[in-house]
This record gives sequence, structure tokens and C-alpha cells, in this order.
Amino acid sequence: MNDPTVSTAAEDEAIAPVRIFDTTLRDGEQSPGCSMSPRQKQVMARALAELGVDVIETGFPASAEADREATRLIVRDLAGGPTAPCVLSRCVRGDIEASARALEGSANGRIHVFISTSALHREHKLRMDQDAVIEAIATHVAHAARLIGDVEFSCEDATRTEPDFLLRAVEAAVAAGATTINLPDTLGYATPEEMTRLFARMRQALPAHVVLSAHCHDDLGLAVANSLAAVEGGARQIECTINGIGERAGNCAMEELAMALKVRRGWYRADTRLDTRRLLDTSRLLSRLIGMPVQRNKAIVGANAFAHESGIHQHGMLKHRETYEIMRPEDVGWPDSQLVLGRHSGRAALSHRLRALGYTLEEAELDRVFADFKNLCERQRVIEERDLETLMQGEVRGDGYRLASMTVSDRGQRASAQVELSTPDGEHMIESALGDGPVDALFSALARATGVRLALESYQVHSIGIGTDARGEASLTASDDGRTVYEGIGTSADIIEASALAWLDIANRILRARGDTHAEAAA
Ligand SMILES: CC(=O)SCCNC(=O)CCNC(=O)[C@H](O)C(C)(C)COP(=O)(O)OP(=O)(O)OC[C@H]1O[C@@H](n2cnc3c(N)ncnc32)[C@H](O)[C@@H]1OP(=O)(O)O
Ligand SMILES: CC(C)C(=O)C(=O)O
Ligand SMILES: [Mg+2]
Repeated sequence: MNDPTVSTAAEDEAIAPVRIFDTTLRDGEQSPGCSMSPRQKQVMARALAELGVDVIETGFPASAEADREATRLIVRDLAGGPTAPCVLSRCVRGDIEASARALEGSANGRIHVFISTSALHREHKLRMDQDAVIEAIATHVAHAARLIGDVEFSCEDATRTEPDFLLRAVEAAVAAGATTINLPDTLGYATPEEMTRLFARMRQALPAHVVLSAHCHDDLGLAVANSLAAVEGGARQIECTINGIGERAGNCAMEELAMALKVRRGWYRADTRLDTRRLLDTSRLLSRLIGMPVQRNKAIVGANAFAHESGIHQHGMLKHRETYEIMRPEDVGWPDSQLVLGRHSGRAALSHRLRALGYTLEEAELDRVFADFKNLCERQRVIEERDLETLMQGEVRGDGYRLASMTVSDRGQRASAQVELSTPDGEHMIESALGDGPVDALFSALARATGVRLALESYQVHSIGIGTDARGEASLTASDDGRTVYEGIGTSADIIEASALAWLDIANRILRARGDTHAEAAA
């Protein structure tokens, strides 16, 4: 695959650097379900600095002690490094002074001053006319510039502001000392073409030393597209968040923006200085800290971003990876692409996985195993290596007992469990039992249903993966006669169900070893 990160020196000269302004800890954190403690923000800020973001907005110091504390911790950590801490302030003297105090000790700290400029916000929210807003900008940006060397100014709701007034507001901020001008699409209302035009017009109107910045929200799912459109119009700073968290539908997702610029470098003629190989770890860290999992199909960092299940795609991937991938998983932190075996997979992927396990099959053999494989897929969503081994050993002849449903209750004096199993003959049976706890009751119900008595030797449950969508894996070792010890494994989102699957895994093997498909069910 062409490495998009490798370019010639001449090409590099024409590539514009785009600053990444991270607002995960401010705009991201202020959205429902995403708040972080100062210590959590500090952990996240360290990861963001390692990722290579240029600016970290640490919070809004005037609003809370937690934001002041987080800013102090992060300022200390970032000292001497290239990443600048930044804090938010309204056009309120006290806000700006609280910001300057929180940034004390930082050599490259920035104060981010904002006020709404749209008619709707001026009239209904601020109750200020145009002149009063211009006066507030001039006064407060100048005050911030007296306290610190780096001031950014934002026109909140810029994209719904009258163009002439927007220019007046921005010129007032620049005259007062702002060197970064941010034009937020606060409500996620703009279209990409409007963004390009807006930024191109501002670029022409403002002096060259002023850096233009975009801050896009995702109400219409356009935050990344609008940020890229702003780059095309001359933006050289993008405000974004990890996993796209932020007010309402969120902000521009950093991982998506960074990879769009990297993969389509030749188109945008712009790139960031991020070490994109750290994107996945940073995304996972945030998910863990705020307890908000990333959806599977999320670009770049979702579990399916480099996973392929359908046979035609897998066949293409095996011939040439670029047939179905536009970037390399390792460039964003994944170890590799995944060819997941499931109901949509074909022979190419199956034989590839079998070869990796050491099985080279003739065509006729492959046909037979493929038929068994498709049968197994009717009952199981994903086929793992362990299942392939079982298929190859011809063990999946009879179906054995399968768990159809179960209920476990631990409310009375003793726990109770009811299991519904499909039998090897395709019939259904229901059994229940009491026990000293839910697992004991469950195993007793399974023993009654199958007629298999297991002497348990060990029972362990652990989590596979991280976050709230992690699955539980139960592993059991047990024997039926005290001589042969079997190991059974079950996985499920529910650890009690995983335990039942592990128990049945052993029971079915014991029955197969006895040459029995089913034992005499106990009364
Ligand atoms: C687009 C954005 O993301 S903006 C950032 C939003 N983030 C937050 O609001 C998170 C933190 N906020 C807070 O903790 C609180 O809102 C505080 C501490 C800042 C203020 O709390 P309160 O004093 O109780 O005011 P409240 O939140 O009810 O209203 C906001 C006030 O700020 C004013 N205001 C809003 N934006 C600005 C601004 N940029 N410049 C000056 N004043 C502003 C409003 O007009 C309103 O003033 P009023 O109380 O005189 O009517
Ligand atoms: C404070 C500003 C930059 C903001 O978050 C917005 O307008 O969305
Ligand atoms: Mg915002």
C-alpha cells in the first residue's frame, strides 16, 4: 500500500500545517454524561500531549473550582513542551482574570475569549445591540492581551451572523490583540460550501499573522466535513474532540479529521503534526474515563473500522489490502485488519484462516468443512479459532445441547434457575432447580436437563475487551468420573449466560466422548 505519510521534500513544502486545538476537556466535557474530575482531565491531557495536539483547552476557570484545579495540574505537566494550555472566558472581566490566574506559570498559555455575534443571540440571550457587542469585544480582548501573550477570540454562532457584522466583530478583536480568530458553527447549521466561502472571505480580509480557526458541531452530521471545508477556505486551526464528544451531537471528531487530512493530503494540501498511531489508545482512554463506549461502526476507532466479514470483501482483502481499505490500521493504532469469520464469509477467508492454523485442504475437503462452517454460522454469530479446530476434528456432528433461554433469580432465600435447552434431537426441554447462589442453581438445572453430573474443579470469569461493551468469558474445568478433566469455555455479554455456555461445552464433550449424544435426563 502507498504510505500516505511519505512524501517528497517538494510536496512537503506545499503542505500547510493545521494546528489541532483539542476541546475534549472543555466543550466535550460540558456535554451530558462526559464530565471529568481534575485528575481525569490531567490523565487525558497527558495522552493528548503525547498524541501531539497543539493546544489543549482545559476548561472554563471562572465557572468552577474543578476547572481551575484541572488547569493548574495540566499547566504544570505541559511546561516546557510544545502543547499550549488554553482556557475559556466570556467577555466578563472576572472570567478573564480567573483564566489568567489559572494559567500562571505557563510560558505559552492562551486565553480564549468569546461572545455571541448572531442577531438571535444578541437580541434574546445577551440583550445587547451590535455596538455593545463590539464594545465588549474590544474591551475584553484588550484586557486579556494585557495579561497574556496569546489571545484567541471566538464569535459564537458565527455561521448565523450577518456577514458584515461578523467582519466588524472580528476586526475589533484583531485590533484589540487577538491573533487567532475562531468562527464556530455553534449549532452545526452550515454546509461545507458555505464554510469554504466564509473562511476564504475572512482570509482575504484579515492580516496574514491572524490564524483562522474552525469549531464545528455535528447537529447535521457535518462537523468533520465542515471543518475540512474550512481548511479549504484557509483555516489553519481546527477545534475538535476525541471521539467527537461535545455539546448535543458533539464536535468535529479529531481522529476523523486527522485521518482525512492525512489520507487525502494531496487533495487538501494540509496536514497536522499528530502521531496518528496514538489515536486508538487515546480514544479508548477517553471511553474508559467517561464510561462512554464508541459505537462499533465509528470511523477510525470503532471495532468494525478495519474488520471485514463478507466473503467478497475478504477475498479482495486477501488479494490486495487496498481493495477494501484506504488507510493502514497500524497508522491509527490497530495491530492489523481483521477478517471476521461469520455467516457472510466465503471459502477464501475460511481456507486462509485454516492455513494459519496449519490445515491445508484439498478442494473437496474444503467444501465439506465450508458446509459445516455455514451450518455452525446459523447458530453462532462469530466463528473463532477454537470453533475451527472443533470443525476440523469433525466434532460438530450432532449439535449437542444448546441453550435456548435461561432465567436466574436470586431474590428468595435460595437462588433459582430455569433453563430451556434444545436437545440433540432438535426438541426443546425446560428444567429448573434451586441452589446456594445463582450459578449453583443454574448448574443444577443444567445437570437435571442433560443428565450429566459434573465435578467442578475450577471456575473463572473474566472480561474480554474493555469498556461497558466488553464480553464476559467463563472457563470451567470439570470431570464426570474423576479421571478425565475437561475444560469448557463460554462467552457472552452476560457472565451468568457465559457460565451456562461453558458448562454445556463440557457436558456436550463428555457425551460425545461416551459416544452418547445425550444422557438419560435425571428427574
Ligand atoms: C457555546 C459554548 O459552548 S459557551 C460555553 C458554555 N459552557 C458553560 O456554560 C459551562 C460553564 N458555565 C457555568 O458554570 C455557568 O453558566 C457560569 C458560571 C459561567 C455562569 O453562571 P450564571 O452566572 O449563573 O449565569 P447563567 O449560566 O445562568 O447565564 C449565563 C450568563 O452569561 C451571559 N453570557 C453568556 N455568554 C457570554 C459572553 N460570551 N460574554 C458575556 N456574557 C455572556 C449571559 O447573558 C448570562 O448573563 P445574565 O446572567 O446576566 O443573564
Ligand atoms: C465557545 C465556543 C467556541 C463554542 O464552543 C461554540 O461556539 O460552539
Ligand atoms: Mg462548541
